[in-house]
Amino acid sequence: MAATRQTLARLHGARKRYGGTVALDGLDLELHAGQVTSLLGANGAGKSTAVGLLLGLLAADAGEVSLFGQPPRALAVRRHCGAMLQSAGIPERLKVRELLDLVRSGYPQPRSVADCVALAGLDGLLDRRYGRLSGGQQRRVQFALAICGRPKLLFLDEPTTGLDIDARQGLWAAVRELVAEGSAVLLTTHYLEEAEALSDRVAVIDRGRLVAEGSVGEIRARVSQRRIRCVSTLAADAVAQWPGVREALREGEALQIVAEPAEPVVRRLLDADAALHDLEIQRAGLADAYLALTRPALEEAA
Ligand SMILES: Nc1ncnc2c1ncn2[C@@H]1O[C@H](COP(=O)(O)OP(=O)(O)OP(=O)(O)O)[C@@H](O)[C@H]1O
Repeated sequence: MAATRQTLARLHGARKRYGGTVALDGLDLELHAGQVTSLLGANGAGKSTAVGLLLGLLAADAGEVSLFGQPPRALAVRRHCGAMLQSAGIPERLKVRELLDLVRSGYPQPRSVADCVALAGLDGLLDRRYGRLSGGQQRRVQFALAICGRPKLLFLDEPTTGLDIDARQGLWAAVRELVAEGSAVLLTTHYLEEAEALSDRVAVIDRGRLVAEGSVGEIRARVSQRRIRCVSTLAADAVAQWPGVREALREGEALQIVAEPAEPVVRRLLDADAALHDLEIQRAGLADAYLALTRPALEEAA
C-alpha cells in the first residue's frame, strides 16, 4: 500500500472573483511532500489565480489557504517556498550574481551559486544585468531564483515557456531532484507531455472548479475513449456518422478514428470491410483525457 503523503499546502473551497468574473469557484487542491502535482486547464481556467492564493499574492474571498498548516504570508512559510511565475517583477538593474545572492540569503540552506549556474544554464551570465538579458535567459534566471533555496514547496507557473531544450531539461532535472528530497511541486503547464513526464498527480480545473484529479494513469483511465487506426477503403465521412465515433479522418491509406467506446466500432469496421488490415487500438494519452474531461465546458461555451 502507498504510504500516506504529508500535505504541505492546501486550498479548500477557495473562491476568488475579479469584479464580475468568477476565477475560482470553490477549488480544493492539496500538494503533497515528494510529489509533482500538475494543474491543467484551459486559458482562464483559474490556474494562476490558484497559485497566487497559495503564494499569498492574492487574498481568497472565501475558503481556506494554508501552507505547512499556516497562512501563506507567514515568514516561516516564505522561507520554504520558491516560485517561478508568469510575471516576475525582478529588478532589471541588478546583475544575475547579485540577484542570486539576494534571494539565496533568504533561505536557510541555499544551493551554491555554482549549482544554480549548472542547473539553470547560467554560464557566462552572472555578471550581466538582468534587464539586458534575452527573454529565454531571463526565464533561466527566474528558474534559478525559484530553486536556489531548495524550497520545500515550489510553484512553477508555465515554467518552460520560452526555454530551449537544454534549459527545459535542466528544469526537469532540478524538479526531479527536489521531489526526491521530499519537496512538493505545483506545476502549471500547457505542455501535456511535460505534465505526463513529471507529474505524480494531475488536477484538471475548468472555470475555477476541480473536474478530475489523480495520477496520470488514473486520469487516462477515466476516459474510455480510444484511438483506432487501420488501413481500409471505408469512407471517413460515413464512419464519422457511426454511433460511438467522435472523429474519423483519412490519412493516405489509413483511417484514424477516435471512438468511445471502441469495441462496437471495431466490430462494425471488421464487418464492413473484410479487407481491413493493420488494426491498432491505443488508450487515451493525457492530452486525449484532458480534452475529453474539459470538452463539455468547451462545447457549452461555443
Ligand atoms: N487581475 C485580474 N482582473 C480581472 N480578471 C482577472 C484578473 N486575473 C485573472 N482574471 C480572470 O480570472 C480568470 C482566471 O484567470 P487565471 O489567470 O487564473 O487563469 P489561468 O488558468 O492561469 O489562464 P492562462 O492559462 O491563460 O494563464 C480569467 O477569466 C481571467 O480573465
